[in-house]
Amino acid sequence: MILVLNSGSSSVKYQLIDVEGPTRAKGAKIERIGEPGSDVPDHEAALSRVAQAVATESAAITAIGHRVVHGGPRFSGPALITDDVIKQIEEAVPLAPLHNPANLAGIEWARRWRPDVPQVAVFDTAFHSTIPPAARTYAIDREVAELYDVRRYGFHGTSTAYVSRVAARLVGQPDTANVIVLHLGNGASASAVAAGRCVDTSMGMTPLEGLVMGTRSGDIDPAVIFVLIRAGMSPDQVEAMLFRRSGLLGLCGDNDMRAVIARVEAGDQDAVLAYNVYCHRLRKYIGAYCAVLGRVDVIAFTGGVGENSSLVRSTVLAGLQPLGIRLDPLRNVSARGTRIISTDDSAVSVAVVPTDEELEIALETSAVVARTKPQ
Ligand SMILES: Nc1ncnc2c1ncn2[C@@H]1O[C@H](COP(=O)(O)OP(=O)(O)O)[C@@H](O)[C@H]1O
Ligand SMILES: CC(=O)OP(=O)(O)O
Ligand SMILES: [Mg+2]
Repeated sequence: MILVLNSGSSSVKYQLIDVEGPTRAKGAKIERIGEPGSDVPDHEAALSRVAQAVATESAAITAIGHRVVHGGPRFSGPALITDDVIKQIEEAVPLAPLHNPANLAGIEWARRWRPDVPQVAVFDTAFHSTIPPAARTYAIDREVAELYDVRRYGFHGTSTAYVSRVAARLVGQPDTANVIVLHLGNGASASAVAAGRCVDTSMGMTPLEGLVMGTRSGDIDPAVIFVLIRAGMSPDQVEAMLFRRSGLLGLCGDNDMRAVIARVEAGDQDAVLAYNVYCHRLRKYIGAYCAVLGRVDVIAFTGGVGENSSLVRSTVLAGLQPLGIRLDPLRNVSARGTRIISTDDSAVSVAVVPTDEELEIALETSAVVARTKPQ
């Protein structure tokens, strides 16, 4: 049995998965870590709860798989965790300040808790390692870029790999489908996947670029940063603003899309602007990735917003009939689970695919352990 740990900035998710089935023995999400009024003060406390929850199955755990958001320049696949791997993850902390410290807390805790079992890091960046130079290169001074490994890495790769595979199967083209994956959760990203290989993604060197997110700005003119620094803000203040107090939260004071939509429905103008900026950006990336892929077979929505908000899906795809995209209004609101929500005559299928990062991490973990076992 594999224990999967997704130790995030404000939550710890865990699942105990038997990859043979695959079956799930148990799992939960421990939320609001460190928030005012929460009874989970820190990651240590959340992780002790995981240990308690899996106490009866503890002896059956053969490996622990960890979600790690930024792998830095070296990893194009999952890695058995060693001191050196931990060092690489630490070096990438400045590039994923909301995520890597929490991921490391989970790894360090698990190594103390079960030093006897192998631990595997599954990187969000890995699936994007196939993105070609034209899409991953920033048009800046090459020497500077090489010296500091400045390039597009991309994130949500574990989710995007899983969702693009399921969507390709769903439209009957498991090996050949061109897929646009829209992962819309707390973080949000769009990716273009051609026949199983990622060819472009909206997040960049850090998980700040691209779409509007719960608390992150997504794309802005980089010169805005210098204007703010010259106006008296420190680099740390600007960074904290862009990562933690921007996006939906910065525009209307709420980062939870459910709250934003409730306010939109009540006619709140700040929420309307936040919602419109979010949807406009998303629509723009869909158009861009139609152009990047040339032919699109399926657009797949996933993540908390993508899976649950029929309103966001219909707003974003409205008016895209000229691109061959026709949403079926009834299918969009009615069904649950993995499903097609476009009309039968839509040239491009539209799908909802609930993501399963934990299953993907369990499968990768078990493959790494099998590979590294002494023969
Ligand atoms: N029914 C819904 N309508 C709109 N947004 C939703 C709905 N359910 C969940 N969400 C949004 O999903 C987001 C969380 O996404 P999720 O993928 O679960 O997060 P995480 O990134 O922590 O895995 C929140 O912003 C929440 O508002
Ligand atoms: C990389 C990233 O943004 O992850 P999350 O959506 O979990 O914050
Ligand atoms: Mg997520």
